[in-house]
Amino acid sequence: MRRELVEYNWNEKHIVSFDKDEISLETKDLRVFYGKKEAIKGIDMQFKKNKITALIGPSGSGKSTYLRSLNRMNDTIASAKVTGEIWYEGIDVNRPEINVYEMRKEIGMVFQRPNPFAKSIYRNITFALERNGLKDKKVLDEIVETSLKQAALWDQVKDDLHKSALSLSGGQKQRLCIARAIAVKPNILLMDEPASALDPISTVQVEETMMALKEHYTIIIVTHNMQQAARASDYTAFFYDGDLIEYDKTKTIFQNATLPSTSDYISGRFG
Ligand SMILES: Nc1ncnc2c1ncn2[C@@H]1O[C@H](COP(=O)(O)OP(=O)(O)OP(=O)(O)O)[C@@H](O)[C@H]1O
Repeated sequence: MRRELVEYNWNEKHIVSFDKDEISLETKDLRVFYGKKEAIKGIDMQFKKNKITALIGPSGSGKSTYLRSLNRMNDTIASAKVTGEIWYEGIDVNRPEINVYEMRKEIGMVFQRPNPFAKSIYRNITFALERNGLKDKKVLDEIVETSLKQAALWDQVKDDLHKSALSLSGGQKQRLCIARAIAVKPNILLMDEPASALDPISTVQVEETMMALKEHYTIIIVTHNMQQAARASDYTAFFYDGDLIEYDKTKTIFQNATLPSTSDYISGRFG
């Protein structure tokens, strides 16, 4: 049996903040309850524009729950209740009056397992746009090309756009899902372990895609992979037991964390 030899002071926090005009998204006192269980315990956190922020922490610390609440994905879970504020472009998008469908065009999500539609590569990208009434073939063609280029997939599929998306490799499917998410021109991309189902080469390709995308988007990613957080993100946030413990530049977190719990977690001493 492993004994807990070290006791951390979990009340001690170290959390960066940014100037108002640098912030793309901010939560205030965000709490998520599953029935009576409080899974997220009042998180105040700001995300910097055009940066990649990685959420790390032990299994069950609430990373996915927090990420999913940022574009109201927890609304679909009957037992989940989310309180607090989520500020985006001067609007609290956690208010009941918010049109969640429209909000998700601004704050998009890429899931852990690549989940393209059983349609052609082209229609995976145009499907939502056509549903919104966009019919002009020339405009659709342009969006398909731009989105696939931004997702670093264009060169591999440009001659096969009408082939089934299901025939792509795992890494290509995930980049198609990224292209599909950016086709509606969001400002923020939420990614829940987008590379965990991929082989090492595809993982690096998805990371490179993310790094290129931050020129246009703010990216928030949940990852279990410490090397991935260290390689691909600008800021890293350490979660523990539903709380944000330490949040700083990735370099600082990995080389010179303020709190012993953060550096011990990163070096694999617990969790
Ligand atoms: N749909 C749900 N219903 C009830 N409890 C849930 C649900 N989803 C998550 N939880 C609980 O909320 C807590 C946080 O879970 P969450 O999945 O957000 O953590 P995580 O840090 O993302 O974990 P992992 O790294 O294993 O994915 C856990 O105790 C989990 O059991």
